[in-house]
Amino acid sequence: MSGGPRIIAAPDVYKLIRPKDLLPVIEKALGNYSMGRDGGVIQPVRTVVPIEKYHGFLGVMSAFSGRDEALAVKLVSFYPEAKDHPTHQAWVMIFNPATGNLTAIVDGESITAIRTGIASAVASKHLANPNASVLAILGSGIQARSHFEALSLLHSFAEVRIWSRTLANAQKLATEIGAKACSTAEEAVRDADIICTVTFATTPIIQADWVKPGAHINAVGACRADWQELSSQLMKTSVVYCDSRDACNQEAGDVIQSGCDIYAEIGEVINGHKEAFWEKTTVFKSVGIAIEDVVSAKMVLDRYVNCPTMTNG
Ligand SMILES: NC(=O)C1=CN([C@@H]2O[C@H](COP(=O)(O)OP(=O)(O)OC[C@H]3O[C@@H](n4cnc5c(N)ncnc54)[C@H](O)[C@@H]3O)[C@@H](O)[C@H]2O)C=CC1
Ligand SMILES: O=C([O-])C1=[NH+]CCC1
Repeated sequence: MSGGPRIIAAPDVYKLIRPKDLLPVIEKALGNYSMGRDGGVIQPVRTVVPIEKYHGFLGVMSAFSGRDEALAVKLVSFYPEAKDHPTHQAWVMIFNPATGNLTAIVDGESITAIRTGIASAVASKHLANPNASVLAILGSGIQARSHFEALSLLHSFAEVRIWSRTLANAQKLATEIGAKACSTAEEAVRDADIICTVTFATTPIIQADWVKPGAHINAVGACRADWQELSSQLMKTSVVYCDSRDACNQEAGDVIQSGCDIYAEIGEVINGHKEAFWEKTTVFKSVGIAIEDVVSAKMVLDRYVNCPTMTNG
């Protein structure tokens, strides 16, 4: 290829990735990751630069998948207090693993939105009651939407509940997706079969005694060692799964502050090496790992180069 890397912006990412197609790809990638050397994934824990002066963070997330022949790095900034721009901004740089050439730069905001919901859907596929009928989403931002879409691939929910700090935001999302807005987190969570926490909360927003025994929780926010979304008691009384032990032991306040044990990486369940206790209360603690971005960006690029209307024939 000549002329430098292709630049693929968000609208094209949304046209090229269908969440349904990404689900088995992310599932396989999480399995490969948890196979250690045999899975062919090289992925250091991300580097996060705190920018205290502006209350923001810059993450550098890189990985290589030998099985996918895919090498990429995502640069992601997250500014929880952002008001006039998105809280997360990201780009994924794809390299040719054989030569080191930079082949494409893909919008990472869209990839982050889609792949995170899909990773939770993969976890829910293994860990939630297959007859789950009530979904509770805490938060009303980008991930709240993407989690609704991703989990709807698995279940036709009889009831979807949204809670957000600002009731009007919960009502807006609820109207958009045909859900019910709740005025307290407890009201949203009680009797729910699947719960997704997708907020920037730094102290627990869910207490253990609100959660129905056997519920499955995707705990997606709280990616700093001193942030929590779930109470320590909830973490300690649930069976805890995660995307990456190394990452969660370093970054996940829900794990670190509670001192809970991580039973398994979700990849170990996918690989059949650890049990899926779906009849017990389970937590999937997700901080987000680079291999998810690598395989998602590869899917975008592969489809882009095979799409005549995008490459002008
Ligand atoms: N595990 C993963 O792979 C990923 C995790 N995330 C995390 O997911 C969370 C949500 O991300 P987005 O939806 O993209 O952000 P967003 O900015 O679109 O939405 C954030 C939501 O959190 C709520 N919120 C903010 N502070 C809060 C507080 N103190 N208590 C309760 N709610 C609060 C906001 O009202 C909003 O509903 C963030 O923590 C983010 O860092 C984001 C991307 C990937
Ligand atoms: O995986 C990811 O991209 C992120 N996790 C938390 C903030 C961004």
